[in-house]
Amino acid sequence: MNKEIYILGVGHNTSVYIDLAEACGYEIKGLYHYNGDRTGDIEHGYRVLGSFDDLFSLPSLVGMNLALSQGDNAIRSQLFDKILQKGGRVPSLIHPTAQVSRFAQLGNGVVIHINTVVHPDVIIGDNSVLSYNVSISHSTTIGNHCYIAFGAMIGAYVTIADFAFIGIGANIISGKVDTIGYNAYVGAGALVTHSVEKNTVVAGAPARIIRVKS
Ligand SMILES: CC(=O)SCCNC(=O)CCNC(=O)[C@H](O)C(C)(C)COP(=O)(O)OP(=O)(O)OC[C@H]1O[C@@H](n2cnc3c(N)ncnc32)[C@H](O)[C@@H]1OP(=O)(O)O
Repeated sequence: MNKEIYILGVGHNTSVYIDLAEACGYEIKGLYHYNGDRTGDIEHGYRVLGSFDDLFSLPSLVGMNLALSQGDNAIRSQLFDKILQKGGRVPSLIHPTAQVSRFAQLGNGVVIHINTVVHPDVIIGDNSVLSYNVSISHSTTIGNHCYIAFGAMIGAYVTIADFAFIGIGANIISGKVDTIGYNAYVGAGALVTHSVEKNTVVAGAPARIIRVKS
């Protein structure tokens, strides 16, 4: 199996992905930045090879592993699709300290950081990120292109729809919450006791609607 990888995104999160890729046994061949400003720079020991345009101008990405270190869910989804269209691969990166049940089902390009726990019968869609110290209880489903920030705790039998964002330390209660809707946004520290509609931002304990995205 090819264990060489390139990391997309040069910024505050890059070192986290360097750590993660190294911990997963990958040899990092270089970085790409969203524009050409950083080309040639050395970031945490790795060279910035060019811009995203440079990368996507290559005739093909066949045989290349690429990791997405930055961007919100929408940007990560666009990059993910472009990589696949050009024949590249976004491998799942699961930190060795994460505890992922053998009964969990993971899509492509799933990222699971340090000390996160994924219980049995959890389903995680493509290109979703679970930050560190996240807990996902059994039988919960997480869609595609979601982001679960560090310290969040998601109860059992919850469905988190595509593009949802769960903030730092949010707590989603089993038995009270069925669904976190498409592109919904749960604020840091929220205690979520009801399902959240699509495109809706909630925060607080108990969580209340702050606004609906246009
Ligand atoms: C590796 C990483 O760092 S991953 C990064 C993860 N990031 C996060 O978890 C951040 C999540 N984002 C938040 O919690 C944000 O504060 C949001 C989305 C809930 C709200 O952001 P905004 O829409 O910009 O709202 P804004 O900051 O203007 O606040 C609006 C009101 O809600 C309150 N509020 C904002 N966030 C929260 C929160 N998390 N919990 C409770 N109340 C909140 C504010 O105090 C303010 O109240 P006021 O009108 O009485 O003063």
